[in-house]
Amino acid sequence: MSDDLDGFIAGLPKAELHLHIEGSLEPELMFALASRNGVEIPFKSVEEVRAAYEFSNLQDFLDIYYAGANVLRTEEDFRDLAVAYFDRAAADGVTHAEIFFDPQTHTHRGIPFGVAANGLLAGMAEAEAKHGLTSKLILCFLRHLDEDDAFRTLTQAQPWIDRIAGVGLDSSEVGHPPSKFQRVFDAAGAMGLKRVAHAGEEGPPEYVREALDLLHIDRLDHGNRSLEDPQLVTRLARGGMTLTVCPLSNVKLCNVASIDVHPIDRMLKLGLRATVNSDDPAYFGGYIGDNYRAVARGRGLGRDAIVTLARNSFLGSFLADDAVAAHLDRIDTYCAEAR
Ligand SMILES: Nc1ncnc2[nH]cnc12
Ligand SMILES: [Zn+2]
Repeated sequence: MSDDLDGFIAGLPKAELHLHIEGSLEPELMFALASRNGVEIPFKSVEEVRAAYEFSNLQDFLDIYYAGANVLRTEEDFRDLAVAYFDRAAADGVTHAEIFFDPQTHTHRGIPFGVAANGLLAGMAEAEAKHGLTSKLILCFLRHLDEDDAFRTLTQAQPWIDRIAGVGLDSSEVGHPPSKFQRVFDAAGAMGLKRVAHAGEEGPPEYVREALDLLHIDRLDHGNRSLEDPQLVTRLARGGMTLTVCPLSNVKLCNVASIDVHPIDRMLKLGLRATVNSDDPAYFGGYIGDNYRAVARGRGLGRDAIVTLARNSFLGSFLADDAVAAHLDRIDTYCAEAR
């Protein structure tokens, strides 16, 4: 029995669908890996790193995020990174996660694709054995790089393709519309991969339309600026498109003025299948539980809305139908016992 919403949120089974594993690199692990690998970092202390995490837009953040990833060198580093994330996620009631990684961030520094992929897959297997937490891996293309580079990355991924659930599109949005990646997304689709894309985080509603019409996305990452276009909202709602919304990220990157005015409840009222996720928890001040608690408090959400968000996370996952049903049953059981 739990009357307090924080406790209810912590125990509620949930999926995380928008998590950049490189964005879960906590300063403590950054220092440990820097020392293990003999890599210099431009900070003297963990406190100094955290103090640098003040961003006025996406690019401010990305510059620091790509620099931080430089300490990741070996399979063991990627495994440790993943295990640390899954331990935090499991403590937050996450029972399934679909995580992004940015292979080009590593291959461009001479770290082979397989070092990142093998390390992350090892961490994923460990999380399942340790916590019963299942996961899938999504390869993101960096949209500030060109189409050829994305194609090269898809080629490098071939030996691991049966262990990769889908492709995504991230990094600097404005000026790099989805249309730039239409052909590589077509190729990924032909390989049977799922397709997701960041769109409408900073970019206009038109980018969301392109992601739908040209990239044929199965899920929309962020999507906030869709709200500026009522016809687009209707289309997304009628099509049952899942939006992976990241409330603390939106505030930290100044896309939403404060958590008190976050549109998560408006999205639900408009019939959008919105979910709550952490994006880059080490940089944005919170993991998935913190995001749920922030919107619960900031927007006055009650248990019903919280449960809808958790149900949406499984409905929007790439799990098979029977696995989705099993997760939803677990939510029902949890709610009945918490009443
Ligand atoms: N919020 C975000 N938007 C775009 N690219 C990202 N890479 C990591 N986090 C991101
Ligand atoms: Zn993201």
